[in-house]
Amino acid sequence: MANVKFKVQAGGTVKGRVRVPGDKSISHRSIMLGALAEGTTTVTGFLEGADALATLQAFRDMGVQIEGPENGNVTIHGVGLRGLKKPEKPMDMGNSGTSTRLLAGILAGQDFDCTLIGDASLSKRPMKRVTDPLALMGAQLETSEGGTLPMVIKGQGQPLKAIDYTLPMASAQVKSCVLLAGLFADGQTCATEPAPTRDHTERMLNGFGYQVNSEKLDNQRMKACLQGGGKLTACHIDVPSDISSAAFFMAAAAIAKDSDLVIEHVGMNPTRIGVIEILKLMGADITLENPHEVGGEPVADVHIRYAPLKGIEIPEELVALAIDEFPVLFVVAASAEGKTVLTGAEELRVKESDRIQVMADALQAVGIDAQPTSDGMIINGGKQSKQNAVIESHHDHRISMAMTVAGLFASDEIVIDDCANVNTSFPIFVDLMNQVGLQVEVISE
Ligand SMILES: O=C(O)C1=C[C@@H](OP(=O)(O)O)[C@@H](O)[C@H](O)C1
Ligand SMILES: C=C(OP(=O)(O)O)C(=O)O
Repeated sequence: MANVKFKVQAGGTVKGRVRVPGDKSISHRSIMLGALAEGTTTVTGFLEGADALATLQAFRDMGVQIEGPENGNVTIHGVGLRGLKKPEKPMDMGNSGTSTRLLAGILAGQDFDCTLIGDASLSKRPMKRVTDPLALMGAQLETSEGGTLPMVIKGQGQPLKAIDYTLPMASAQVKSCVLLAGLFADGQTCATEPAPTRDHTERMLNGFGYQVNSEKLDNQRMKACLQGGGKLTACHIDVPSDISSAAFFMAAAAIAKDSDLVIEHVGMNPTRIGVIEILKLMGADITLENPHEVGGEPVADVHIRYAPLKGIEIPEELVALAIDEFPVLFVVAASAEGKTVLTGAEELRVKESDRIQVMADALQAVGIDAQPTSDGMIINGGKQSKQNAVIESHHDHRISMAMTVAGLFASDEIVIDDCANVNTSFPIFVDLMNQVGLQVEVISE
């Protein structure tokens, strides 16, 4: 496969209106829940990126008839909780942690054997976090030594055991895995998380007529419970634009002088808006316009104008609410005046890359004082002082996109190697960035 590089010219101003593609987390779940529902589910605004397409293909492999995607429209002919068929070959999850971990929960409750595989990056990511609770539920799973893919999931002749599980880390993927397995369990399954994480699974199950009860316990902890053996009823899902994709544009307008940008129809789920809170704490000028609701999720247009930014200590309670936005938030911190400190974010080390180490290396390569710590980073904002920087993305779409934004305050052009991965979450990223004022050239070698 060709190596795709991005060559980003230094400087620029960001202006105009954009609409970024559909939310990745909601797109994955629309296919999963639509397939398990009774009746025909229609989806608009579906993200046609490789990760969500891996989920779609997996359900096709299990006999679900799915039309599309075409211009973001997908129609899923649900087969009900008991209607999935044994796939003929291992199912390839590509680069997608969400596909793998959520599907593991669904597959644990089936009566057939199957295998999940993935690309080089996914094959290094920890799966014990899902195989542990699934084993407690009586599922039979095997991973390779070290708890990584491939994962073999054995068929069950009986329902899973319901559990009351306390997650060791704040992870929406683990919570969702447990709740989805709970659909196939004999009683009430609960997942308690140490801090609130994205709640799309809970909201969407409720939207499919499947009751999930969520309550806030003491401190930060959230508990979500459902009863096994019910049924999902098909519905329509209108996927809002992905705030994680919008974040690259928010960051770009926040750091480039004279910028003035509107990002339309962005999902504003309270468990996803940490990036807006953090940018505002740094001094960003952000207003939310035209707030309304689509399909049970709040959305708004995000209007962002350049304002001088300062370094901050990022409140730990915002970490899980902005977990995918840290690569680009590190770039914002690098352009801000003063010191930014992130702590409590060790989860960043087990994403598509080790996002603490890889971003520290990338920022140092352009001359920024960025010091990785075990659970975060310390960045002293300043001028990018190194020329001819060549950045490695380490198979991670968010590194490719974050370092593209870094071009706005670079002293010289930046070349980013290995950028085909942007297709996993944001296939039209370069087109939209060029449309609002960046100068990014795609080189295919
Ligand atoms: O549930 C989801 O859709 C996701 C949860 C998060 O992962 P973790 O649960 O591993 O934090 C996030 O990083 C990922 O991009 C999407
Ligand atoms: C972490 C991410 O995704 P996943 O875990 O689904 O690979 C991401 O998109 O930043």
